[in-house]
Amino acid sequence: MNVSLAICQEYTENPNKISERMAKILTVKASCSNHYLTSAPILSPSNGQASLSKAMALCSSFCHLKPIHFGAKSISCFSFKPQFSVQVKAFSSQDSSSNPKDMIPGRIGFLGLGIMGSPMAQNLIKAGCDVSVWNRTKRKCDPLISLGAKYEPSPEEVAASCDVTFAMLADPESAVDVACGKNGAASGMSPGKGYVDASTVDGATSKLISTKIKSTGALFLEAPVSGSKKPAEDGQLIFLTAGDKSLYETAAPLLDIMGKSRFYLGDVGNGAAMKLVVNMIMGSMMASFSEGLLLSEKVGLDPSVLVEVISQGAISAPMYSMKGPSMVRSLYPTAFPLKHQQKDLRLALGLAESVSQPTPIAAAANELYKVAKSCGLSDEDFSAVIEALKAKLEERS
Ligand SMILES: NC(=O)C1=CN([C@@H]2O[C@H](COP(=O)(O)OP(=O)(O)OC[C@H]3O[C@@H](n4cnc5c(N)ncnc54)[C@H](OP(=O)(O)O)[C@@H]3O)[C@@H](O)[C@H]2O)C=CC1
Ligand SMILES: O=CC(=O)O
Repeated sequence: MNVSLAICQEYTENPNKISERMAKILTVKASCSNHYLTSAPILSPSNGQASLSKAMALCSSFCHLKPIHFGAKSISCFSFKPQFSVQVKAFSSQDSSSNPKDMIPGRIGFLGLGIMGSPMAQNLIKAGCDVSVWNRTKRKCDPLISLGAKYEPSPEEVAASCDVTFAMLADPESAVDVACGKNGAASGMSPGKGYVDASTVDGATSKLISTKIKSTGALFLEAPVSGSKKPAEDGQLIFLTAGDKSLYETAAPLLDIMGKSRFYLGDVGNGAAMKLVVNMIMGSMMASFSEGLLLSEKVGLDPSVLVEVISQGAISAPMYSMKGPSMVRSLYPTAFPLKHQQKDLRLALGLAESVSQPTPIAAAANELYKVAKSCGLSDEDFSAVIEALKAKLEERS
């Protein structure tokens, strides 16, 4: 397979071998510092083409290289141990262009600069993309404007001035409002443009937005993400896309800047459904983890030790290791707002209802998140759901 290879590194010492724009994209993905890895033998000066096997052989000659994941199509990730790690991205020749720099669409719009939207847009800007932004609360645009983004006063004006516009909004209501409302993005759409909605919504909402966008002749892709604040900052999101395949292909280099992997799932609604199923599981896991932490404490165990025990066994999950230590200290710094987790459970239960699938565990978890919301915890991290259990205990005593 012929591939165009991108070596992610802090420094590109041979700028004539990799375009300046490409080097910026690579830098975003860099996870090594102060280490130089030559790219010269891999990338040919003319068009960056090389064979994958040649690249792998070359990479193996650098220290102790371990392929961690080798996607047949698009992403290869290698770990250089012990000092540093580097990602090697391989853009398959099946992608729309053999030259990665030509694959970046012209002007990019971004609507919705909350916990997720801000770092996602920031990564696009840092990668050298020409980005225009809009957010309901205008001051959240300021840090991005200072990084080089242009500001437009409405979603319509962003869409009108951009080739591909992304949206990352709170919920179905805001996603519809921003896409289809007065001065919404659809009013600025026309043939040749694309709208990529990364908000977590239900399939019916996504289809409604798709219909409105496509009625203008533009293309639509739903692209909710798995991964929270830190993965958004690190460009490590997982995109769950569905809709127009040609827009998926056009947007792929942008998704690769913001994420570590992408799935194309077919018709609009499938990306939304996948995201809701994942978050339904996540919400139940967190509720169950909360019960375990409190139970362990009640029977005289140290909940920190429980977190450690879990981390070493078959039920280990990054979520428990990341959130557990702060939950033990009753701290819930917001990465994924609790109100969004409850929204996702509510939407997942609706999805289950639509196909008569029993989901008693998720239904019980949803009730707990509702209690947490009524305790004023909506804007805390979703791990604050444990406080709802504490509140229930207090009620009983
Ligand atoms: N945080 C996370 O870990 C993850 C979140 N998600 C999903 O991504 C989406 C965004 O999440 P996140 O960034 O955390 O959420 P935030 O609450 O931080 O941001 C929500 C964004 O939506 C905007 N918004 C809300 N209501 C309206 C409205 N009526 N009209 C216009 N804009 C509106 C907000 O604008 P304003 O600034 O004016 O309030 C803000 O830009 C959600 O669907 C969430 O479920 C997905 C994966 C992970
Ligand atoms: O939707 C939240 C996430 O972490 O994914």
